[in-house]
Amino acid sequence: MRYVSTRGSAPILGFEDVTLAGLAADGGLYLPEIWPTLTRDEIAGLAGLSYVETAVAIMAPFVGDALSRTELKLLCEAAYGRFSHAAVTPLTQLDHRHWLLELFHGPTLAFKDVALQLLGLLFERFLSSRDTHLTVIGATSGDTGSAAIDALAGRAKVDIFMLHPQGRVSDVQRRQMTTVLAPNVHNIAIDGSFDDAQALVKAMFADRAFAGRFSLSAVNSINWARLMAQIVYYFYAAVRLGAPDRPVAFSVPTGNFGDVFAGYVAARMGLPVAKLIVATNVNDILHRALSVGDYSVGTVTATAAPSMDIQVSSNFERLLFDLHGREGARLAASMQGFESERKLALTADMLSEAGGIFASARVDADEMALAMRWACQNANEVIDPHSAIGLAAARAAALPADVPVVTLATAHPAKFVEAVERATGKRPGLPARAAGLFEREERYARLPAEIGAIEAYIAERATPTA
Ligand SMILES: Cc1ncc(COP(=O)(O)O)c(C=O)c1O
Ligand SMILES: N[C@@H](CCOP(=O)(O)O)C(=O)O
Repeated sequence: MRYVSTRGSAPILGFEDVTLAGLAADGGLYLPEIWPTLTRDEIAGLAGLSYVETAVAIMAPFVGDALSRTELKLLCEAAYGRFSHAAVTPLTQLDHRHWLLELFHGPTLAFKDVALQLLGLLFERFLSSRDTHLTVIGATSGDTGSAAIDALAGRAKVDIFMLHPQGRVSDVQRRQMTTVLAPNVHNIAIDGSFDDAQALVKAMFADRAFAGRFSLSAVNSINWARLMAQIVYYFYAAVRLGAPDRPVAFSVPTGNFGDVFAGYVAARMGLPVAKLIVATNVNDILHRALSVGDYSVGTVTATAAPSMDIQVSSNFERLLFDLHGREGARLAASMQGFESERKLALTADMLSEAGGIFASARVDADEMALAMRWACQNANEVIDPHSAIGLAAARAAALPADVPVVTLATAHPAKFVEAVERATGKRPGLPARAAGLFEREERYARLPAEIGAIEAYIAERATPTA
């Protein structure tokens, strides 16, 4: 499989290089040159497979000859062996048509573990035959950071520098990052928002001298391998609910547009997806973009679903690439306009093409709390604020009555205990795998959201390229 940049002028890479590169050299994001497809029979054949077997079947075409099927299976067994549920991503029924896809059974209690446990192993495998030391830089609103740190702590040939917005992540999220004291883990709290952190990461990639000096790589969903691993659970859930004979809709709490883009790829691969519902909180740029074509950046509002307090959604560029006819030069011009104007208008044609698969909804604080209470009272399920945003959008969606609707439950409720207690009166406890979190020592640096300060901090601690 060959990978092309959304902006059309970076080198075309294979899977191994694309995994290690993270962001493309032209500032774009890598995508497969063509979407691999599965026939109806191949999709039907996924029924009854374990999660690991499904993962191998779905990811093999993307991995190509970078790994043998046996190697890929071994890595998946190691990655998903750390999950606390035998099904890895189990489905829970809420009522006659609503389901939750529980994605929080990994080590750090959020869906990010599904991809990052595998990505950590892929880095290790690909670096084992190279004389390269990787400097991973990342931005987090809480969950990517903890999952990436868990996946990379103590690994040889990798340092990780993770930027989070000071005071804007939950206590559990912060401690999951800052109490990991492995020497290759470096946490930085910046004075700014997640968008500022993400912009700093992209600026460091764009600083070619810095990027070359330290072999930069990414663990955010700008890294293609992240999304690849997330495609798997759409297939896994849908075949359990009757695909390919019965289409399934998914409601996805969305921030950086990575998780829902993985669902889009599943649909492009042939999975019968009735609709992908893009559920945002009041930071609603994606809802505005998909409903009226207004992709314009507003100010970030802090909410009880902080992991989605995002305005500039990295992966929306991947959808825009398809909506621009996969013409990199055309998209590069649009993205340049977006970067200077902070806005981009989707044409009527683009809106109608996107509307074929996507619906969207903006869910405010009251609607979110109501969805948490509904899940509690009607299905005895305590859900987190992000999953509640997905569920509120799912319950409001206009869909044929016979279509099952799966809400992606993206985090364990104990990660956001105050918000859950406020809405439901219940105080979920941390599962055993997170025991002792509040007794451990924390370590992190606090820096201004300025590229000079961040680069200087990293340069003092990272290993330069030989
Ligand atoms: C718990 C949780 N739910 C939903 C999201 C949104 O996912 P995405 O950024 O892939 O849209 C995130 C992070 O972004 C998250 O941490
Ligand atoms: N919610 C995310 C934001 C970063 O998203 P990513 O999927 O691009 O890594 C987080 O928890 O950090």
